[in-house]
Amino acid sequence: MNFLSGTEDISLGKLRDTLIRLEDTIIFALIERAQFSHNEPVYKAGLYKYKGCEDFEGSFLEYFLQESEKLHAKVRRYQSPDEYPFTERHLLPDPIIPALEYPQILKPNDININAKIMEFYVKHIVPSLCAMDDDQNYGSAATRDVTCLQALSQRIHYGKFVAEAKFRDPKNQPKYIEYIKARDSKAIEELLTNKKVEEDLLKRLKRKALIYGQDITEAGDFTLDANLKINVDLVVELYEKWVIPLTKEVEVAYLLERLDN
Ligand SMILES: O=C(O)C(=O)C[C@]1(C(=O)O)C=C[C@@H](O)C=C1
Repeated sequence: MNFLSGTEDISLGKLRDTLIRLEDTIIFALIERAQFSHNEPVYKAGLYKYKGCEDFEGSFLEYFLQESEKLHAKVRRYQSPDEYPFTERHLLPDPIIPALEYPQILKPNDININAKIMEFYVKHIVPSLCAMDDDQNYGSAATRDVTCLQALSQRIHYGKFVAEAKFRDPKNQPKYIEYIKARDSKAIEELLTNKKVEEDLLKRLKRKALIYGQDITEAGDFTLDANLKINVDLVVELYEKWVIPLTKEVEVAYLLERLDN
């Protein structure tokens, strides 16, 4: 979302449009990663000593992600209200260009569940998405991983904006306030859940993965079902098991803090 347009619209409809667009981003990022093997050493902690960074104890992916985020921080990526770094903020440099004035849409909060995103991505997504092999393309794999992780993180943390929009709806606000005061996470989650939206999303996602995963020839033929570039069921499972539940977790966490300041 362009937060600098001066006409920021955080209606639920607009936010859902952004979530739909991010489906494309995530599917294409996964297709890019799927062309390389699993490459297990990329995820093994302590395998390498990085020149100039000998104390770093994480995996090659974590090293690459941290160094990428340092560069991105310099161009003020993490000042944008919808961008959350995996690296602890105190390890990131200040921007080298002047700060921007963002509208204050969200209540101030420190919610960041990137550690969970990293865990399910490395443990469950990469091994199911890629051939369980080692093709030595560690740099290529890690660059694609960074793109996938950043897209997933942005999508999941968008839950904060969705929660804010839901809280602002005068129809439901009294209920939210009641449940927040009672610290009733379950009731908050039930109130913000929209099963129909979730079902429609999963159907759309499956169709998209099926279409985007095909080779499209200049003659206009589709190669339906033959050599799909991505496991369609895995994309659906990714959303069903992790993306939607974690978005809701962010929404609930944000709402629990909504009345604090
Ligand atoms: O669109 C919403 O209302 C959201 O809260 C987002 C989302 C999702 O993650 O896609 C999460 C919870 C709802 O049940 C439906 C969809």
